[in-house]
Amino acid sequence: MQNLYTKDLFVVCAQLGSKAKSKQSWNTTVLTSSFPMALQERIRVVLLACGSFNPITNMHLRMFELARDHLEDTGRYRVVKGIISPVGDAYKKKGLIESRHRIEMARLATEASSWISVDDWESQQTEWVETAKVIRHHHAVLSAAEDNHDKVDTVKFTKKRRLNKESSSDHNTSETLQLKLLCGADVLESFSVPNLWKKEDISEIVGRYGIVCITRNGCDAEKFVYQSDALHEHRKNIHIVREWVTNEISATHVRRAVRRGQSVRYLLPEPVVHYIQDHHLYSAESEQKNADVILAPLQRYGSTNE
Ligand SMILES: Nc1ncnc2c1ncn2[C@@H]1O[C@H](COP(=O)(O)OP(=O)(O)OP(=O)(O)O)[C@@H](O)[C@H]1O
Ligand SMILES: NC(=O)c1ccc[n+]([C@@H]2O[C@H](COP(=O)(O)O)[C@@H](O)[C@H]2O)c1
Ligand SMILES: [Zn+2]
Repeated sequence: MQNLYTKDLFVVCAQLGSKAKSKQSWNTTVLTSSFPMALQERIRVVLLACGSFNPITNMHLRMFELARDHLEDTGRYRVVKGIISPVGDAYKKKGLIESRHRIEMARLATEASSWISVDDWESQQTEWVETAKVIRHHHAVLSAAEDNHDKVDTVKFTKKRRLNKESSSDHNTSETLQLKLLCGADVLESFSVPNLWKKEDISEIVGRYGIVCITRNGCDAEKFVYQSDALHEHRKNIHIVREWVTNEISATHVRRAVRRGQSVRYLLPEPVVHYIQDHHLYSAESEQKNADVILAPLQRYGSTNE
């Protein structure tokens, strides 16, 4: 309801703006003060999805499209880029095949997208990297790119950005480019698993950057946010996207079907189906990989409550 209202306001506002220009009969004070800042400049957003992508499925790609529609419907954001960051092999999840294959499949899957790409920085690290660190890395890369752009920017634009930065102390609202973590509701719910996430990492992710969470059958993301003090505090930074056309494709299901010799066509992008066949991926043997190893975050933070 609120989204529609904001969107309607946006349309009406644009119409009013053009009438005002042509007829000179509108009160410009009303036009500039009563309509959202978003009209002048929407906040640009980059979405970052971290996960195993073992293998990448159509639902992983749908997540990006759903999140972009949702954010842009608010009238406040413009989603400019999507990044897929497959986890490194040191994550030690059961059945996790080598990252070079997962990266290659993700690359094939995103070839047709004009805005989603794959980044292998995380998977190239020798140790498993906390998600907060991965976000920090991408934030630094994006900020450096923005700064370079500033140099070639017009003076007017640079000044405006500087003013924006100076006029607010809140990290998120002062930035015209934001990086947000994109995930499914199961990842959000995993925040409460003992020894899996550090409290300060969760606060940093939701407080400093923000999350876009796609609902998944069996997970009640809204209730989870309501019940967690840490998440509730930053609820404005948590965008829950309801997937009405529920789609329970999971990589686990895909791996199971492949090792049983069943078809996985139309669950994955066609080039990914061929890649799996050509490289004989996902056997009973590969599913046993890391079976007797503790997941990296549990190892790092202690496995007493496992
Ligand atoms: N069907 C889905 N609906 C919503 N989110 C999804 C769905 N499938 C995957 N995701 C999200 O995609 C991201 C990457 O997930 P991941 O690589 O674990 O895929 P998965 O299908 O859950 O795999 P697995 O079955 O191996 O756990 C996570 O944030 C996860 O929540
Ligand atoms: N403490 C942390 O930062 C933490 C803990 C567990 C999982 N994760 C990340 O969440 C993602 C989960 O992926 P899976 O759902 O495939 O296990 C991975 O990218 C993993 O690195 C991060
Ligand atoms: Zn998963």
